[in-house]
Amino acid sequence: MTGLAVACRRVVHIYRAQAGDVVALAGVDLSINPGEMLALVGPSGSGKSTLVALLAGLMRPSAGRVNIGTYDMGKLSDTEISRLRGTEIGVVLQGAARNLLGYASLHRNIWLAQRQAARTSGIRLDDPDRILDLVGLGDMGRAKVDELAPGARQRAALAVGIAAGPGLLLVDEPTSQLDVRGRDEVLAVLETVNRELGTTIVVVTHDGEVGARLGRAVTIRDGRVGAEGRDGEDFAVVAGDGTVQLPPEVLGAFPPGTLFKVDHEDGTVSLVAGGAHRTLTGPDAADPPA
Ligand SMILES: Nc1ncnc2c1ncn2[C@@H]1O[C@H](COP(=O)(O)OP(=O)(O)OP(=O)(O)O)[C@@H](O)[C@H]1O
Repeated sequence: MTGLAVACRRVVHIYRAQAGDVVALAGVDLSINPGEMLALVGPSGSGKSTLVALLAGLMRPSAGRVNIGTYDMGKLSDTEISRLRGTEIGVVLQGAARNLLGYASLHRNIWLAQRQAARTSGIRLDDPDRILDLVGLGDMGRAKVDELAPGARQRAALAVGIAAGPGLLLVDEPTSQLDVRGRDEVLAVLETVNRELGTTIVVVTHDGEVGARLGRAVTIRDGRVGAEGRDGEDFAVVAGDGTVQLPPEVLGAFPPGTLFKVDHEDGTVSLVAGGAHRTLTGPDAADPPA
């Protein structure tokens, strides 16, 4: 399976709670190319996990559209969505243990994760030992999950996430409980999986280093896509309704209520506030290099 594209168009998600409705996503527009790696970053409560849950089909958007490959996630039945999660979409939840049977061997965990795909015609599954090789646990197939160190356990969770050969892998906070070495090993695994299998990978993270290493880091702020970093450069993003959120360091430099003059010349848009002048986008900014 090659990488799946992701397209979110004006995605809104509202939680109906007793204390009142919570607008977790307020119009997210986001496109991810097949085979791309991307980090979702942003403050606590900004909507990252909600967005990933919608991509995984664990919830449906209140409004807007979520497309994964050719699938419109809002229109699929529960059965179709659960088939997708066992085959084309891999999900690794936060906390390795939630993805694994602790008392069972790695081979058994991978077998369980492949079970649904094995029943689906047309899917050729990788050998469990090849999957374990990819996550750096090649000779550990017989080991029980409970015997593994935290870093190895997280990589085992990734092995389970890719066991069915998904085109999209969604990973929630894979490095939050690891030391620097464990984090680097997890990042190396994500890079290997992306390179060898072509899997599209979306990682929710609080760790700026993870965002920087993945090349593309999309900031979610107040339920919207805010700034985006690509290869060390910051970009502002125009949302479907025309709103633009500024990169954090620009926001920090200008207090709320600052008036910007918009200069638009030869395809270059500049925002000018007082004496400060900052060019935010250039002629090809709508599609900056991946
Ligand atoms: N089940 C729920 N019921 C009501 N409100 C919820 C529910 N889940 C999340 N929220 C609210 O939705 C908003 C977005 O939450 P979400 O968990 O998506 O953010 P997040 O960026 O992933 O945060 P964190 O980094 O802390 O996990 C928050 O205001 C949160 O309190």
